[in-house]
Amino acid sequence: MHMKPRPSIDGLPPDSSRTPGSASASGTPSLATARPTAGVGVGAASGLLVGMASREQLRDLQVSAVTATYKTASLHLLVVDDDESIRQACSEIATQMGFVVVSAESATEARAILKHQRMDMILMDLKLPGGGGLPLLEEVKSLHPEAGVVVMTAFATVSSAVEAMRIGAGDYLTKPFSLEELTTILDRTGRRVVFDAESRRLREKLRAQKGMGHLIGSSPEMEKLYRILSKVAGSTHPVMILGEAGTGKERVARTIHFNGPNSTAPFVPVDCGSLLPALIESELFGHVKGAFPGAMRAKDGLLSAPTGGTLFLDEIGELPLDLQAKLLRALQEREVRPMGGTTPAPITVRVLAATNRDLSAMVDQGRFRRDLYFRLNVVNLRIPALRDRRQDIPELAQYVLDRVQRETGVFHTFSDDALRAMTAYDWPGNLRELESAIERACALSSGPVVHMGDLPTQLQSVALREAPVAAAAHPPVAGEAAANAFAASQEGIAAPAGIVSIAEMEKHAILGTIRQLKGDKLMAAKLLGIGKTTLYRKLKEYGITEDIETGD
Ligand SMILES: Nc1ncnc2c1ncn2[C@@H]1O[C@H](COP(=O)(O)OP(=O)(O)OP(=O)(O)O)[C@@H](O)[C@H]1O
Repeated sequence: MHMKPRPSIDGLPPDSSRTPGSASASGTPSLATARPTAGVGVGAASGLLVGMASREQLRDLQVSAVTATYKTASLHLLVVDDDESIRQACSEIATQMGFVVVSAESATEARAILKHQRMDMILMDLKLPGGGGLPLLEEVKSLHPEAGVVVMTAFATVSSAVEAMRIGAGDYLTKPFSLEELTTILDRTGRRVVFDAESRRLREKLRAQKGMGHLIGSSPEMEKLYRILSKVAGSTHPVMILGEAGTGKERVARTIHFNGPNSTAPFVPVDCGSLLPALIESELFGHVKGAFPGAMRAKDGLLSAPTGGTLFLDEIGELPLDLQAKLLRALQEREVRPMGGTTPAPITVRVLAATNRDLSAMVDQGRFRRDLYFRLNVVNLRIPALRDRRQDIPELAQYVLDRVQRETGVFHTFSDDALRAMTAYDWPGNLRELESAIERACALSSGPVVHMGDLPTQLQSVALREAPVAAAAHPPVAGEAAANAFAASQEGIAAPAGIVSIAEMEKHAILGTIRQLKGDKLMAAKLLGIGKTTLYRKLKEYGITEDIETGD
């Protein structure tokens, strides 16, 4: 076993005795000056340089405040250092923080452990026997990309720390480091690992919820949305959901709700655009008995519903300015005043809002309150239009088809041309338009296969216009390709794959005959049953040159 000489981690000779509190040679804060990190309950020995603290001092540490997160999460930490004193000190401190610690004294030993045990975090020296730290780090990052890695490095080798960060280390500690630095970095890395794991879990859950009324689509645009969604779902902050009509704003709001802390409480959508202002006010804020004619009894507002949950304010841009002011006040004060009443009630729900309007333009025009805009816009999610994520269309279309089948009991499938038409179309009405086009096509189709002809006419004409794109995905045989291209140039439109125009057939007949007759056009005209002038006119029309005429 290779062992480095006894530590000089703080710049002092290996066995020099050090009293707690003395400053390190490299300027690391002394015990007297080091302050415990906020939120990290490091006790009296917080300024000790790691590797120099006695076992008793380590035992005395009160690092319990940082442990809560890890105790429940039971994060596994691998400490790799060939310097025994550092390895032991780091292991003991991390154990006190609540990590489940395993240690290794070489890269070889670390590799053997990593083969059999999953590690959430690795604290490793970069100078290691058994192949060095950087190759080990590379292996760790390719095998366990989610592991949080902190590298330890001597001051003289900071450049390798930079390289380590490039490879994927999340943080580094320059030796000598204090206890406080170690606990802070372990704490930060641990939190990050727990947060990333939770956000990964939610993302997976969102993906796995396919077909259960949740979100369909795996385009990069949707993946980006899922990443943000998984982060916002866990909190209770307001979220502003932006997107064109029919892109799925309400569905996204429901997904946030059902993956958030209030998922068992109700999700209540309110369409601010379709209710009368007085009605919205009483719905949102509630009223006392007699607040207006017909208010026979007091009613809780949705913002202060005793059940809690999520209130989804759809079309928030339509909210009248006076109600915008009232909503802002309520959100700021976290309490609402019911209509006709003076006693405030606390807000109990999470507020999500959505709009397909350009709210920031409305703010500039004075039609939406800037302060409310900022309050609701803590996080904003922009849902891409369907035309900006065309690769999701086949999956979404199939999803709708499956739903129709569940509802009607009739099996349907799409023909290739119908799928191509749907993918080529721009869908100004987004998913809602897609749903109704497919429902209609299923109703119209005469058999189990939904053809392009069953789709709304606007889709069919776009499909014809876009045929070269579609044909490229399903190329016709060589002769057809030429024929289609020719027809396109003649008519200004492209023929769909597999269809050969009459003009193209005629051109083929003329060309073939002239070639067989080695360029004898007179004979060719005779055999084709047309006059010589007609033949010349057609040759000109089709742009057939002398070369082609005798070209073989
Ligand atoms: N990612 C998705 N996966 C599957 N279905 C979806 C998805 N997004 C939306 N839908 C469906 O598309 C339709 C329109 O969605 P939704 O009502 O959420 O859109 P919206 O943006 O809120 O519309 P509007 O602006 O008109 O209020 C709904 O039937 C919804 O279930």
